[in-house]
Amino acid sequence: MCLLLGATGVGKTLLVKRLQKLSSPDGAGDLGEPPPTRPTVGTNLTDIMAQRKITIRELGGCMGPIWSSYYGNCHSLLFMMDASNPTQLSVSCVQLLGLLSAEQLAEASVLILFNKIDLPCYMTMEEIKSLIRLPDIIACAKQNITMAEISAWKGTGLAGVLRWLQDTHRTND
Ligand SMILES: Nc1nc2c(ncn2[C@@H]2O[C@H](COP(=O)(O)OP(=O)(O)OP(=O)(O)O)[C@@H](O)[C@H]2O)c(=O)[nH]1
Ligand SMILES: [Mg+2]
Repeated sequence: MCLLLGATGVGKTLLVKRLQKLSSPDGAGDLGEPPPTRPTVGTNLTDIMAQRKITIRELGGCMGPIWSSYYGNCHSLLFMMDASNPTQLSVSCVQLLGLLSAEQLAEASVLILFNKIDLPCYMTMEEIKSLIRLPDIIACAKQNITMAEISAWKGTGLAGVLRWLQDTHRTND
């Protein structure tokens, strides 16, 4: 099981829809127009066929206070931030710190996604890293942490996310 977490509106639902399309037999070509999404109230389970079946559980940002009840059985964690939204950065940072220090997630592989890099005023990965002191956070974390800049809207970087999921779930789910 892969958990997909992040503050409300960062783009989690759009990401899973895009990954599902990308991993489908006709997904190798054009991703097409981005499908509409609504705020996720509760949780949203999606199976991705990436060599093997990988189940992604998105938890809506509004579920933040009870995210921890879903930590059991989590093999990998996608944590998403909105790189175009500086006012949400501190919330995301606090969420990330909470996740990385959770005992049940100590063994999980973590991919931090900086989404919405198609928007004109997005913060680069280097800017975000220095703003929230990410290198220090990573140095103190037990998990294996990878980072990527993506646009769920345009499809930028999504093949890399799929590859990470495949590599991470090669032996386990
Ligand atoms: N420009 C741009 N918009 C995006 C991108 N990803 C998502 N969005 C838009 O951001 C809005 C919120 O996206 P959702 O996928 O519903 O966000 P979410 O993280 O699932 O939000 P919750 O379910 O409320 O936690 C939608 O209007 C998306 O179309 C992106 O990469 N670029
Ligand atoms: Mg959602």
